[in-house]
Amino acid sequence: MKFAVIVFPGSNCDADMYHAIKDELGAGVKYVSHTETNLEGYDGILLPGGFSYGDYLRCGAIARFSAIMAEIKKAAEAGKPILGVCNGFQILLEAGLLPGALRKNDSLKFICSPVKVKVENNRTMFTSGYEEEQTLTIPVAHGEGNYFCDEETLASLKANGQIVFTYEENINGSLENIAGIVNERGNVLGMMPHPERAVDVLLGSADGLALFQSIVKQWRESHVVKA
Ligand SMILES: NC(=O)CC[C@H](N)C(=O)O
Repeated sequence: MKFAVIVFPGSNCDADMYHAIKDELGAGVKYVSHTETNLEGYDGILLPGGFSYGDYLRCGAIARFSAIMAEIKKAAEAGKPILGVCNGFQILLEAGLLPGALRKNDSLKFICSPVKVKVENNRTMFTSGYEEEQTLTIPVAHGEGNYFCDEETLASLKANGQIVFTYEENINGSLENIAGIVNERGNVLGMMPHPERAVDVLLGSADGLALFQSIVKQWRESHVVKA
C-alpha cells in the first residue's frame, strides 16, 4: 500500500506523518506537493497538520483552493482512504468533504497537550484495530479545534455512526466532545488529535499506530488477489 502525504505551504506535521508511515508502519509513502494534479498512483491520502497559508481567513480556508484538492475529491469518490489530521481536518471541512466547521477553541488559546480520546466507533476502516470505547492517549496542538455543526447534521452524524472519536474531557468547546468524524461513506476521516505523534512509546504513546494499521488491514483485505 502506498500513501501520499500532501504538503501545503505552512504544513508542519508532514515529516511526522511520513515518519509514522515509513518507519513505524512500514508502508510506502511519498510527499506530494499541493501543486500536483495526479494522485492515481496512491492508495491512501494523508493531509497533515500545520498552518497552511498562515491560517489566514480561517484555518484551511485558502488551502482548499489548491490544485491537488480536485484530485483529493476524486480519490474520495473512488473510495480511497483519506485522513486529515488537525489542519488536514480543517482543510477537508473547508473543502466540503466532511460536514460542519471548526471554530476557535472556546478558551481562545492554543492547546498543546496529550489528551484522552475515546473510540466511539471501531467499525470504520480507520478504527478496526481498536476496541469500542477504548481510551487512547494522543496529543492535540490546535487553536481552532472547536467542532460545530447544525442540529440536523449532528443527528445524521449520530444516526450513521460518523462520530468516530470524542474527547474524554471537553478541551476546546467542541459540540458533544467531538474530536473526529468520518463522511457518510466512511472513507474520509478528519480528526484534531495527532495519531502520527503517538506511534512509539518513546513519544509518550503508541496509541495512534493502530489507526494506520487499520487502514492497511482494510486495504489488504479489499485487494486480495483471487487465484
Ligand atoms: N497542528 C495543527 O495542525 C494546527 C492547526 C491550526 N493551525 C490550528 O491552530 O488550529
